[in-house]
Amino acid sequence: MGVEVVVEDLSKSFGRQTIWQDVTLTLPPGEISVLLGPSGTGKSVFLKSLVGLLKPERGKIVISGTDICRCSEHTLYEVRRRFGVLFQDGALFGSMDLYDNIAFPLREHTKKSEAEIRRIVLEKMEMVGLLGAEKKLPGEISGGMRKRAGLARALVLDPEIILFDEPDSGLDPVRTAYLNQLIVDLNAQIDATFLIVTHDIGTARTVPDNIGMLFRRQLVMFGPREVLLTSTEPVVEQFLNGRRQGPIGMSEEKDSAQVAAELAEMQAGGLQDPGGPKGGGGTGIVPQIEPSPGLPERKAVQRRKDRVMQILHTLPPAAQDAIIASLTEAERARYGVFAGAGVGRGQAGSPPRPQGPPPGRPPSPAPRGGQPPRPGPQPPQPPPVAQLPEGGEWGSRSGELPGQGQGGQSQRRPQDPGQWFRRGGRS
Ligand SMILES: Nc1ncnc2c1ncn2[C@@H]1O[C@H](COP(=O)(O)OP(=O)(O)OP(=O)(O)O)[C@@H](O)[C@H]1O
Repeated sequence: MGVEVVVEDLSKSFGRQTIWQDVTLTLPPGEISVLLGPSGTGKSVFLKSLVGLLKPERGKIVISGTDICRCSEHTLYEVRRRFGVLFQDGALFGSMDLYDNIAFPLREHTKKSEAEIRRIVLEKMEMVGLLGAEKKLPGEISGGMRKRAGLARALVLDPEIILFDEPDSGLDPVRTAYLNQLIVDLNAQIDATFLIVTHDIGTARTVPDNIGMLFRRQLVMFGPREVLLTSTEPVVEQFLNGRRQGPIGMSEEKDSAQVAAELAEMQAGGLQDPGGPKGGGGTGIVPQIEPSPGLPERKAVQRRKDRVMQILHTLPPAAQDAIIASLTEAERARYGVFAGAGVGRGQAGSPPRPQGPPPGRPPSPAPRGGQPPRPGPQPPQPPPVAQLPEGGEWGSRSGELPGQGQGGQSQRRPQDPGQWFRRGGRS
């Protein structure tokens, strides 16, 4: 299973140019997260920092207890082997055929026999739909196939974390849709932690469990997809709708008077933006892509439900509503949120508010940098121990997440659940 990646107060500059500062977030194990942001906001720099190719000046990146900003070169090398990275162009060697390209990390980093290498290479090529293309050179295949080959190569060392740098760049919408399905299918099969940097709004709306956004050297938000997809934060709304009106300008930012005037005019219905974002925009919840028929369910889905229900009370109302509405009746009962039991906002059809915690159970802490808890009914708590899938209660001595008990690798959960939802920065 994938590992958790904990980023704390991370800051990166080049000389006097601050790229971003005080970035704090946690990539939950096995979940798919997307990082958005206007061009030049440092998304690629963030990916390179995660994999230890760039050294941030301040802060921590903790993976299985190791802070890779402070560890030895040898330890960093070991941690890096746990990553797979899909670079924008696949980063293939032009003179090698696809088979040799994909076999390269195995030949470089392991002592496996050629027979074993062959078995692994063909297995990964089959996973990405490239079986039969072993002898092709990168220059002889389409951009989509090159990305698939790059992905197969990223998979050969069985990574626990996979970073995707704009996997959809240069692809047409149909190829992008296939690649997005492939990403979800791979996650279902290997349960690794995925982080995708993209500009494609369709990808951002349909693939991830979590979305983050960088803007003006800050992480504006990071949290469950429902938070950003229902957000009224101007910069998030503008980006997800691909509009010209809003805080994001041609050269990154606009002056605040212009932003205010545009937003006022838009609210009055005066401004039209005939263009549309790549990948189709719009806010609101759209269904997440599910694994293809015949594949296992994504294990992260249940873990995420348990996790998100624990922080539900820290999320904005619209996100709470969307999350509760996505639960089945049985799940609502399990998590202690019942139809008609909450106060709601008095609107017909509005989803129920969560009920209070079971007696004796204190509410979870509010997130650092997050919104204050909503007044009124108390948040739901994780299911009683007897109902947890396995692995014990939150905060138990084992420190494991529900569902990660026996068999799986033990993962520390973040000490601060608020790192799973951050709202900060300026917009
Ligand atoms: N090695 C480096 N040395 C100096 N500056 C760098 C270096 N790498 C990146 N930068 C600068 O960091 C800033 C952020 O770059 P980055 O490529 O991470 O942005 P991005 O958000 O990924 O952009 P895009 O969406 O266009 O790919 C840019 O101003 C870039 O010039």
